[in-house]
Amino acid sequence: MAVVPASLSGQDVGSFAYLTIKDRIPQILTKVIDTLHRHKSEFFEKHGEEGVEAEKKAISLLSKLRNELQTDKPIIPLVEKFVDTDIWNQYLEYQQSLLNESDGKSRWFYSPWLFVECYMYRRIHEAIIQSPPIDYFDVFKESKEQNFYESQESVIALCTHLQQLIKTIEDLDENQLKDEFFKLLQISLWGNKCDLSLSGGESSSQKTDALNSLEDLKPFILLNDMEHVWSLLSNCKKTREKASVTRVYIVLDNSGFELVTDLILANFLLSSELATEVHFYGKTIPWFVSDTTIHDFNWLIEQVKHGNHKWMSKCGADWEEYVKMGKWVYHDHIFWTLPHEYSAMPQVAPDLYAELQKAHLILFKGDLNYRKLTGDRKWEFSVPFHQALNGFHPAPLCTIRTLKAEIQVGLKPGQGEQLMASEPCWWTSGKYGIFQYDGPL
Ligand SMILES: O=P(O)(O)OC[C@H]1O[C@](O)(CO)[C@@H](O)[C@@H]1O
Ligand SMILES: [Mn+2]
Repeated sequence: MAVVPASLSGQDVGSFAYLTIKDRIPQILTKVIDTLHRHKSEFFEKHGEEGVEAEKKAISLLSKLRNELQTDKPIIPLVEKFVDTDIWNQYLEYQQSLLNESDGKSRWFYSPWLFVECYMYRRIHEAIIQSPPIDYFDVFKESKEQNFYESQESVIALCTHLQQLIKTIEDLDENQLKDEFFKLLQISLWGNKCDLSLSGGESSSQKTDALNSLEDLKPFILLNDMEHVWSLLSNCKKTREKASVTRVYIVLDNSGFELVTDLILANFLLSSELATEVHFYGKTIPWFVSDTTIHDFNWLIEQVKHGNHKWMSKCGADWEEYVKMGKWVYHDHIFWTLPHEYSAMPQVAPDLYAELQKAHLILFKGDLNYRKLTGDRKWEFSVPFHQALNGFHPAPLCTIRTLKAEIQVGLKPGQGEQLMASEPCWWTSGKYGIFQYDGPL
């Protein structure tokens, strides 16, 4: 088994992991409790007294969770029956088995950050499913929808750009097509800045026209493997037999504006024939505040279809058609909301790993995916990405990520150290981004 460095954790006082566990996660929990308070009358209208009792129960469970976290209590097993309860509790036992006697129990400021942060979101879900009849409620729905509503101008600009592009796409030569592809990849990258867990749930919608800021943002792309992605897909297109397929998988991140940028990119992949199918992987339960669930995916396409702008509604209608025709396929799998590093997927979710092996290219959006790809460990900056993947190679893959955690590999010698010296928050502010590819060159 390959030697891997220690995990990021709250043991490192002052680290981004520590500050997230100490400050941001309690803030997110408080916002969830406030959201439940604000829906009290809705719960009463829908469910009567039972709904109010349920709201009270969920709030008390969440307040208990917040107290456990703030007083660094031991991590306790899940108790409510759900499809992944046993897998979670096995994982808790595994984490406990890594500790020796003197370490005591797994706890918030001691265990791996990736584990405790995922556990926190899974405990929020447990509190809700323990509180029927409001056990259907998505505590993050409002903020995901608000992010979409506040980004309307940018959404209209992107839909207009795409529809104009599609009109002329047949006349573009290779280089022009590549340039357009690179523009939409960058739009999808910077769409990842709009994530609510970094902002602690505060609004982070896209207010400016993303297209016009690409040139200014280029210096903030630290690692750029877009050429590898282009050559892989353009070769697939050139060598593809008449009836065969090119499957691009997108492991989604945030709903709202970021999801629009991903669907615009997916639309272009079909229109340019760089892909013949796009498969999307979202989250089965509400996750990391803004991550996409199937409800968010369907809701957003519906909203775009009924948008009050002709090119926006044209996009929405096309997207609905792609889903109906099976050219776009949305998949749910419980693995994406487990705490495991992706290198464990072949053992934990062999069915999913086998599915990913069918892809010609997998795009992983966002920071949490990058942390799970690299195991959220303290790798040296210049360690090759292939090594940090620690055996996770289902298919050629590329991460599209803005940096929001103290982990980055594959940098040039001295590049990380230089950024550290000039801008200490370079790897946590979301200001810098990467396209990092692993696969045949
Ligand atoms: O939505 P993204 O890009 O995965 O970002 C989520 C990231 O935001 C944070 O919540 C910020 O602390 C990280 O814990 C997490 O990796
Ligand atoms: Mn996210």
